[in-house]
Amino acid sequence: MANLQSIMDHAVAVARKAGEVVREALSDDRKVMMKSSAVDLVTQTDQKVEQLIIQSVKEKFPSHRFIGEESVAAGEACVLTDDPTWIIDPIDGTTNFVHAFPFVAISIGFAMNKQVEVGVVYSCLEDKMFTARRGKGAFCNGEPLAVSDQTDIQQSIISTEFGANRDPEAVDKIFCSLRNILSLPVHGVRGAGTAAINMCLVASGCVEGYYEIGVHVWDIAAGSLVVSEAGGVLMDVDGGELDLMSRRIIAANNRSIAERLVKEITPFRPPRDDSPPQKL
Ligand SMILES: O=P([O-])([O-])O[C@@H]1[C@H](O)[C@H](O)[C@@H](O)[C@H](O)[C@H]1O
Ligand SMILES: [Mg+2]
Ligand SMILES: [Mg+2]
Repeated sequence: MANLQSIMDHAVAVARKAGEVVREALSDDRKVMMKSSAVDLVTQTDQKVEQLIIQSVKEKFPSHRFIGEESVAAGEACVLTDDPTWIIDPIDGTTNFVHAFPFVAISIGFAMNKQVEVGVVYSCLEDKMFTARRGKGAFCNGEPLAVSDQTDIQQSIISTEFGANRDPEAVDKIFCSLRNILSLPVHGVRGAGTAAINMCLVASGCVEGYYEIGVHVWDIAAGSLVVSEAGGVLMDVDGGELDLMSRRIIAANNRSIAERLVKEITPFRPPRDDSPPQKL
């Protein structure tokens, strides 16, 4: 049985180390490469940070498995089994990082029996360490977090992202949802440029709801536990149960805001994270 406190301690320590690497790299030349499209970016720092995290975890927990964004991009399988698994986004907000837009996170989730047990999101340019353990609350730099108690969506801030999908049909649906929500009206729509930080903003009580279609399991694994441990709710954009591999999420302060968002979102289904790779 894995000792969850030692896993949490290790995740925090390695996230901090990773944050230093990211901060240092901000002052260097950032060589940008493309992944699935011209707007899906990756840098050598993403790859270096993922290796740093995986190596350090392997030394301490040699039997654990990994799902890492850049390892999956390099061809590793993206499968969540019942085994202890670290789910890693080395830089969440790579586009922000490339432009020095100041919200960049290291996201580390730890799951057993397909359930996230530990979540660590380090917003490394703000130096905010968000942590959560299942059943033990959510914290930022050691201070307890609680979601907003707002139940009226018209008095709310909603955050979302456009993601990297530029398929015209998907873009139309994304704008349709955005138009509906903006016109409710809500107080405002925001987007930090990182799924993990958007979720931590929900957990912190300054954003009532975050939704996105197109995220990946490494974007949301850690943040989802931070939200639920801060008292929030998670669901699929159609109101069903959250499926970490489905690339769709609503994370909200409470059920009434989440269900109101469901009514306004035009859903679509990107290929699942655990779907077999397409043959060319
Ligand atoms: O690629 P990355 O910067 O790790 O992660 C992305 C960011 O979280 C972005 O805000 C969100 O819109 C995308 O869906 C994510 O994939
Ligand atoms: Mg990400
Ligand atoms: Mg990333």
